[in-house]
Amino acid sequence: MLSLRGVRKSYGGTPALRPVDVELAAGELVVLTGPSGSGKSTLLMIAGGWETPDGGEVVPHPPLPDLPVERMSWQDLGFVPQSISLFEELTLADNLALARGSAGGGELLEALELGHLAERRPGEVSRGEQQRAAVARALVASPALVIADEPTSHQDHRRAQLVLGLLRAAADRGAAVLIASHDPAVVSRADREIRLGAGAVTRG
Ligand SMILES: Nc1ncnc2c1ncn2[C@@H]1O[C@H](COP(=O)(O)OP(=O)(O)OP(=O)(O)O)[C@@H](O)[C@H]1O
Repeated sequence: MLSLRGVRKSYGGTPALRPVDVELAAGELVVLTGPSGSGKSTLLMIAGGWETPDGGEVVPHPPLPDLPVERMSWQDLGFVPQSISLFEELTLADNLALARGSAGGGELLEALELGHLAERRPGEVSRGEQQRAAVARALVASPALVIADEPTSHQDHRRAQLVLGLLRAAADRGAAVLIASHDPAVVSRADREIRLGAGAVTRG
């Protein structure tokens, strides 16, 4: 589903991501771990096609359309950004409808204990509720590839399990799911862990 071979990235000459290989198959949930600054978010942005690596190869199967992140197709790729990034002027239900291309997704909101908040806008719900809505949006169009950046970072233990249960179920239905996380609960539900080293490269 997704192959990254030797991808690396620097910003202003400072390495953000050291060369890394990631192979992600359909039906697999893989977690990226590593210290803060080790390049997890950078790798996810490269995997989603929003950042260009300085070297290495990225092969999504099937190829992702060449669209900026704000115009991405949620049918191809479900994305939970670290910044959450729901449309502020739309209700939670309408955020899902936009991703799905039609109304629906109520059962996902219910499963994430958001059913009673469906008609509220993101600014009218908590950060954790916004994050769960972003997870629902990523899954609502049943994409073949799901990329999630710390999707449990604003959740209590019980809600983290709800989020993980849905991401695990997406993988079990055949999606390829790539998650960056520090959360041991995520690692415990993953099929594999890929650990990134420290971001800085020792020279000399
Ligand atoms: N747009 C950018 N410009 C300059 N430096 C950047 C940029 N994006 C990331 N970096 C740097 O690249 C390194 C890797 O960042 P990244 O966000 O990928 O790490 P991370 O492992 O996701 O960290 P965290 O766990 O704290 O979210 C960091 O040192 C960061 O400061």
